[in-house]
Amino acid sequence: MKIIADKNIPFLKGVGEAFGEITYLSGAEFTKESIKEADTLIVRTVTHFGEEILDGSNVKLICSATIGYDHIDTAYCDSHDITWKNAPGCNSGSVQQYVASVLITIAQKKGFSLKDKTIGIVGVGNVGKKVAAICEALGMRVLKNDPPRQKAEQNDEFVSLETIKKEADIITFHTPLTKEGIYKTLHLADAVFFDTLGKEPIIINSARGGIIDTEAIKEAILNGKISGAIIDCWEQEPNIDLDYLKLVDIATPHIAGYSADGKANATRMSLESIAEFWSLPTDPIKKVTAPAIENPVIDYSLLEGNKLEHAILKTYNPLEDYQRLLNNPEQFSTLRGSYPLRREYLAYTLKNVNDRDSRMTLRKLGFNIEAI
Ligand SMILES: NC(=O)c1ccc[n+]([C@@H]2O[C@H](COP(=O)([O-])OP(=O)(O)OC[C@H]3O[C@@H](n4cnc5c(N)ncnc54)[C@H](O)[C@@H]3O)[C@@H](O)[C@H]2O)c1
Ligand SMILES: O=C(O)[C@H](O)[C@H](O)COP(=O)(O)O
Repeated sequence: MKIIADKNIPFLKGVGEAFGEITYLSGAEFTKESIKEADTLIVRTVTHFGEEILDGSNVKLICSATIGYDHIDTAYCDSHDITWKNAPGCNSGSVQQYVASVLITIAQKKGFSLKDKTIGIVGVGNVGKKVAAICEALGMRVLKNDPPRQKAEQNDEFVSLETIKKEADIITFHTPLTKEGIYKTLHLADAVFFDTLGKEPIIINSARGGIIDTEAIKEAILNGKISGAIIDCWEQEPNIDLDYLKLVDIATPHIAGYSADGKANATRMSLESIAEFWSLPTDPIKKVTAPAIENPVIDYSLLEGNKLEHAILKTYNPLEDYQRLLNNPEQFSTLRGSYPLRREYLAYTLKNVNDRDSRMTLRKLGFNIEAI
């Protein structure tokens, strides 16, 4: 079997070869010509897969080593007998870690306590659920908005977007990017959205750039309709709007999902999809693992102030990513391609956690707790 894979998919080289003959290309090198003989593609979000590239090809299976699949023309694939797979939930823990760390950082910067704040979560799927859990652990009041789930589940877990706009001090988006239908999210946060906010919330976008209208949010920042912005996903990536970059409080190059754990999960899930589709053994997939970090033990008793917040920041400090992007905004893609090792909570062991409630909370978040 001929496989073509994006060369920036971590932990694939040396394992994927067990499933077929693999050629590695950069995102830009995926062209109609280069992929036409392939049976299977393993891809990322940086390349669009529709008629323009798939027409006349041999491709039977596309696996995206990502949660999002707005870069795949699913209607075209479905009508041309091309099976497509994403990796649902693969890096949801990574985005949870990102959102927790940016919340703690912005609270420190602006001098408020998260415990006094209400957060509105728009889109409560794999990522939104984990974000809700960590915000509750941080003591925040959490409002959830998810009209498709509300309709399907018919319970009172959810509130309207209007309620979030009225009551939330922070609004974070976790929906897919959809361009049509009643639940369309393209420019969900547009000029009208910003003009009709009840408070002056901080906005977080670690979902997809197109969910927020760039011109509208720039105007909202400049006119004080919102009191801050934390942006990981941008319209027109990698050529992001540099004026927008300068206006936001924390800016990162679409790396919320870039923990090594998330990347390993994505690679594993893509290979599982290949094994299932082509009826191949799954044994080699066990080799896909995230590397260990150098200092995985944190002494909880030595952390000062809010220990939970400090433990979270020890695993991921977003200001390093922010500084790298500020220094080199034109290197957006390179910064993503050479992302440093980041591990999620499960790679860390906390010692000297003396009270029972903290032990329970930290364990729920995934940390290992050393016995006392
Ligand atoms: N920045 C990153 O690195 C990164 C990493 C992972 C995921 N993502 C993005 O995060 C988003 C969420 O991922 P996920 O895994 O949670 O997806 P998911 O499909 O599990 O959940 C999305 C939720 O959004 C809800 N939804 C759909 N339309 C909505 C609307 N109009 N209003 C409110 N809710 C709506 C759905 O019902 C669903 O529950 C996706 O856009 C994904 O591409 C980004
Ligand atoms: O959809 C996802 O999983 C995330 O946006 C992910 O971070 C994208 O990863 P990339 O396409 O850059 O490999």
